[in-house]
Amino acid sequence: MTVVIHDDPKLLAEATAARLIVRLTDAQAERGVASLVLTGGRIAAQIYAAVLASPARDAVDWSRVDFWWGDERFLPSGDPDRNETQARAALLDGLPVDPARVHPMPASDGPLGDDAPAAAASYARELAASAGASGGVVGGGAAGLGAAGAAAAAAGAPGLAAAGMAAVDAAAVGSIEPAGSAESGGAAGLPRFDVVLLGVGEDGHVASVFPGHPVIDETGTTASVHDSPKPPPVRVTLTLPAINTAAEVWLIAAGDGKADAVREAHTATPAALPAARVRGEHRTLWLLDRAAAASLPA
Ligand SMILES: O=C(O)[C@H](O)[C@@H](O)[C@H](O)[C@H](O)COP(=O)(O)O
Repeated sequence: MTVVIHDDPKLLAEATAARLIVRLTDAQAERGVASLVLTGGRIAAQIYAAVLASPARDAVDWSRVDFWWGDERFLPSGDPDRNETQARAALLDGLPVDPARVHPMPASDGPLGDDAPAAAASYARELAASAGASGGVVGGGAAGLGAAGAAAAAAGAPGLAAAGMAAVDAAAVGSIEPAGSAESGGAAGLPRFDVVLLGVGEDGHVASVFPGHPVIDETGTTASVHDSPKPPPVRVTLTLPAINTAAEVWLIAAGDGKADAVREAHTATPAALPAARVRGEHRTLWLLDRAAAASLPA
């Protein structure tokens, strides 16, 4: 794990944009294509704007980048609060992307209707289809089930395990609907992710995985969240195990409101915060401004 501290949010955004352009360029030199998981939030918007403004941006062949989302606010298509809307306006609309390689999470007014679990399951299928196409990371068996389904499998309850649902203790803090379902075959598949971008919340959440919420223990690839402490309440998210298949995970935080979460993520044992529980296969980068890093031990 590496921690990089920049003087202020502007420099953090510009340096992260430069780093991202180089990483995607390198991925394309190695494999011909690159894959990026986008995040939402304020610092993400600044990074996207900095990518667009960078003179080096055309080093990347944007038509050969797959764009995925780490989480989405489950709102109608085009809603300004959707992470997709933000990313399109700040980044994608200004780049020569291949629309077929842009994979937004479903909207609440799409063909699946206002059914967040179905949206999460649908995104899991889209990921799995891409995994098949790209020969990416493919999980199977219990790994494709919800935590409850995996536990049930271990306990010899195949019916429940096959459905990959129920039995998550929704009474704990909130509720989730794991997306591993009989319909998606219960097998998880993920494409290779070169970089997963993650904004870090004041409470230490990443994507829509919130501390103390049962979604933190979900072991499928995607899940829906129905009572998010950060508005809006209904969301779709990649799970921690899905994020942790990425080659590189970049956690990004700016401002003194993030200082406590950043400190706790680096010091608390056992690691409880979602931000403390993500790891890239090859690299985990914390990209901070001075204010967010202010409470880190020297
Ligand atoms: O949908 C969301 O709300 C985001 O994906 C969320 O995980 C965000 O990245 C963090 O909350 C940080 O957001 P800020 O940079 O705005 O603090």
